[in-house]
This record gives sequence, C-alpha cells and structure tokens, in this order.
Amino acid sequence: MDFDPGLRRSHDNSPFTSIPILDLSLASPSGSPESRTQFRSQLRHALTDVGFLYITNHGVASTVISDLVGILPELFALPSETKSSDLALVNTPHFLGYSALGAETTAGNRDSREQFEFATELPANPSFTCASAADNEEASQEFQVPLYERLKGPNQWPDEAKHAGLAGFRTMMERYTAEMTALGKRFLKLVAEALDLPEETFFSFLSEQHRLKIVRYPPASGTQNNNNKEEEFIQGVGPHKDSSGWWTFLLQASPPHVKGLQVLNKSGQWIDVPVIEGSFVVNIGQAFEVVTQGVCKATTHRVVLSTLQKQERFSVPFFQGVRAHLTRSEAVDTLKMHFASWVKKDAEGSKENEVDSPFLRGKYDTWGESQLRTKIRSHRDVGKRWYPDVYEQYVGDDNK
Ligand SMILES: O=C(O)CCC(=O)C(=O)O
Ligand SMILES: [Fe+2]
Repeated sequence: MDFDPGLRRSHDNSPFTSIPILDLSLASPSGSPESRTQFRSQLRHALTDVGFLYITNHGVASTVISDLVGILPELFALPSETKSSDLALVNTPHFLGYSALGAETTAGNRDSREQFEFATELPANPSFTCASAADNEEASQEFQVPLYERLKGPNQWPDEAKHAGLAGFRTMMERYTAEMTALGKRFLKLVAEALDLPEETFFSFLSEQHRLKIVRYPPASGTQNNNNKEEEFIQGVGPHKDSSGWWTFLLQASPPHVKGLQVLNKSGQWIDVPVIEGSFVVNIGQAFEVVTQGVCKATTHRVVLSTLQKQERFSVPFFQGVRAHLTRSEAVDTLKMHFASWVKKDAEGSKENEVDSPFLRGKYDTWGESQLRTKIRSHRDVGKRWYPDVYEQYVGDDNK
C-alpha cells in the first residue's frame, strides 16, 4: 500500500491549539478506501505535529470502562492504614502498590495526587526468591538474570472479602488490562501504517508487562490569604513527558466538567484536554520518540487543579510496556534508514528532530536498567530495601 510521499511534507509548522480526535471506526477494514486514507492522514498529523490525540469508537466495551470508573472511589476510600501499609509500594520489589499524596515530585515541585500502581499480572522471577542461598545452584542462576527483571511480578490486590465495596475489583482490573493491551496493539498497527511501515513493525519493541496507574487528585484548596475568591492552580502532576512506556492510553475517569489535563504546544501555550466521554487520550512515550528519530514527539503535559473548581479528579493511565532488554543502539538504529528522509526534510533550518532522552543520555545500555534507575530514584524506600547492591550507584547518578 503506497502512500503519497507528498504527505511527508505536510508538517504543519503552526502550533496546535486543540487535540485531534480520531475516530477508529474510519480505519476499519470494512470501511471505504476514502475514509481509511482520511484516517491515515489525520493520524499522521497527530503523530508528527501534536504527539497527543483522542481516540473514539475504539472497541473497548463501555461496561469494562464504567465498571472500573464506578469502583475507583471505593479503592481510595480504603482505610489509610490499609493503603499505606498492607498495599504499600515498599512491600515488594516490583514497584506495584500504593503511593500516598505528596510522595512524588515532578519538575521540582510536589505533586498533589495519590495512586495505586498495577501491571499485567506476572509471577515473580524464581531466581530472585532465594535471596540467601549463596552457594546453591539457584543462586548461581540469579547472576544470569538481569536485576531489572525483578520489576516484573504479581500485583498487590486489596482484600475483597474484607472490603465489600471492592467486590469484583481484581476481575475488573484484569479485564481492563487485557482490553487495553489488545487496543494498544491494534492502535500500533494503525500508527505503523500511517508512518509507511509494515503493520507489525512496533510489536517487537513491546514487553509482556504493561503498567497502569489509578490516580486520584484531591480537590484543591487555595492559600489562606486568598480566601478562595481568586482562582489559583495547584500542581496535580508537574510538566513531564511520559518516560515509562511506549505509548500511553489515558482514561479520564471523571465527568466532563472536571478539568485538569493540559498539553504544551510549540509556542509555550498550555492547551486544555477536556474529558470527552467514550474516548481515551493517547500520547507518545519517550522510547517511541527515540525509535522514530524524533519524527513523532513525546509531548509535555501536566495536570493542574483549580481552587475554584474544588473537585476531585480520577484518571487511569495505561503505559504500554517497552521490552526491558531493548538496547540503546537497537532503539536508535532499527528504523534509522526509514526515517532518514523524514528527518532531513524536517530539519531544514531547524533542530526540531533532535531527540533528548534520558535513555540516550544515561549510562545504562538497556531500557530495563534505565527504568530501574528512574524508579529507584523516585521511590528510595523501595530501592534501599530491595535493591541495596545498586542503590547508592543509582541515587548518585544524576544524569541531568
Ligand atoms: O492524570 C492525568 O490525566 C495524566 C497523568 C499523567 O500524565 C501521568 O501519570 O503520566
Ligand atoms: Fe503523563
């Protein structure tokens, strides 16, 4: 299927002022050739000029979404002792579990959110479970498995028998994870096509483990002097590019009047990403930017909470996992030839396609190790307890 190469020049240099909405039903194999061509060109624009888009008619059953959205308040209503002790992130080496409000900082400021992290349910690697067996066979095997494999493992599930409101939670989450895994792969085929690549090109970059966060932003309260008459904004999560996954599929799990998510355009304006019911917000992660030579950008975004709105906000980002043993040279070289002409065209007179990524700048050759470093640096209690051999090294390595 050849695509008009002229469209490669369609890079529109004006900054975006809204987020494109892509109707996945247009891309259906049973659709007309015209609608599929139209879809490809809209998707290409979103990929190369925005880095963010909504998808509608995505095929995920609405009950799978509404069941999950309905149960989220119950999850956060668990006693704080249960959240911060029984389900705490520090309980396991997999960075799965609960982080309390204020535990995270982004862009130098404290975020105002609490969250549970879950992932595709996987068994813990057996070679890491015999910690003290220094001279037996299993222990010698331990050295053959990279430490980052320890990021994979089982979830910490709340006890549904003890908390009636959470009945069915695990089933709902597993169903949601399976649906998002499948949607993610369907979507990557469309992305590959829109970039003139064979449809399965991006599958070889994926991991078996995808991660999801369930996030709650509490209602914002203003400073005492202001008496809440003037609008102030509190940082829900500070400006960042998504660094932990290949692509992010975000469910804004609050009603449309609850605002918060914003995306930065090239002129430095923050563009609102309002809730559109029945949609997912989809955005590019940094590894994808590296592999596409900067043609598809990971775009900066943030969540701000208005002191006038005073409403809690829920969201569920699904981070499609990147294969942990992906090396820097593989990431950079695999599609270099394909994107070379795109890069040249866009680079005329500008440095727009230069990629600045912690993975490329860092000392560690694999994606897994670079992720492990980032996670240990942001959750030092987990690092100290479970990764004592590399803790000092990672914490001392700033990689600015
Ligand atoms: O809560 C949101 O809407 C966005 C969250 C986000 O950007 C993230 O966790 O990476
Ligand atoms: Fe994000």
